[in-house]
Amino acid sequence: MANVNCNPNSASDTLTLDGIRDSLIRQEDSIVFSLIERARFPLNGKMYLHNHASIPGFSGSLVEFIVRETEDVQAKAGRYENPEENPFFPENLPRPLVHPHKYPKVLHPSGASINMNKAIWDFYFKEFLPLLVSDGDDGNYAATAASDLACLQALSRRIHCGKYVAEVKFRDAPNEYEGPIRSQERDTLMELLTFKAVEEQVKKRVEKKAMVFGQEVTLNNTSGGGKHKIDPSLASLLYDKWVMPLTKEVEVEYLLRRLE
Ligand SMILES: O=C(O)C(=O)C[C@]1(C(=O)O)C=C[C@@H](O)C=C1
Repeated sequence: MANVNCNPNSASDTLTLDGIRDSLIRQEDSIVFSLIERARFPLNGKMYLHNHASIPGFSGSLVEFIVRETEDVQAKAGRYENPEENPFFPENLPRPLVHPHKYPKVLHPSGASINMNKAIWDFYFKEFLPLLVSDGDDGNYAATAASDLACLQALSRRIHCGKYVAEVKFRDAPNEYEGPIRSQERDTLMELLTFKAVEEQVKKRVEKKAMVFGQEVTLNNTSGGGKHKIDPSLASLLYDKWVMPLTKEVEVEYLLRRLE
């Protein structure tokens, strides 16, 4: 079974580019399924309006309230001790109340502070969500926000795996990377870590997954008439315009700090 995680499960596991790519492929399933779940609901736009919900003692949108409260409880349960997990609202999160799991340490310590979640939050709500869902309001705000958070967490996890991709690329070819890291050449690093052919495969595969996972399944031979729960081309657009560019930005940021 392909490893779902980018961080190795044990200290004796070696980090390989193929292993991390397997994890990214498995994570495509989680992302596509989370989009299908979110698309069950209409936009429910009031949830995203500042102070529309008038929650006593809280200033912000209902979705922000739900994400902050959920992250608070998940932090207490140790979610953010995992180096693959990054909170959307890292300020003032509580310490874990549970005995921490010891995750093998493979990343350079300077990479820990890289957090792209502000950019992920912005593109998801402002640009992508309106393309994914229908207009309208069915009042199911809490369930809708929970499914937004599932999408955000799946996207964030995948994009921040760029730290592992960068680490393994550096370990595989330190001589190639050291020069541009020392002279802090972003563009050269971006060129070195880009594999256009791999990106084309990723886009094709996620579109196919959205088609397969989102089809109607019936017990007789009549198919769902070619209807899909989400437009498959949106999965490819999501990866092309946001997921892969942000993953690469994480990789560049990580490499720039790799020799600190
Ligand atoms: O597989 C890699 O080498 C990656 O760096 C990951 C990834 C991606 O985001 O899927 C990003 C950059 C490459 O151009 C290809 C793919």
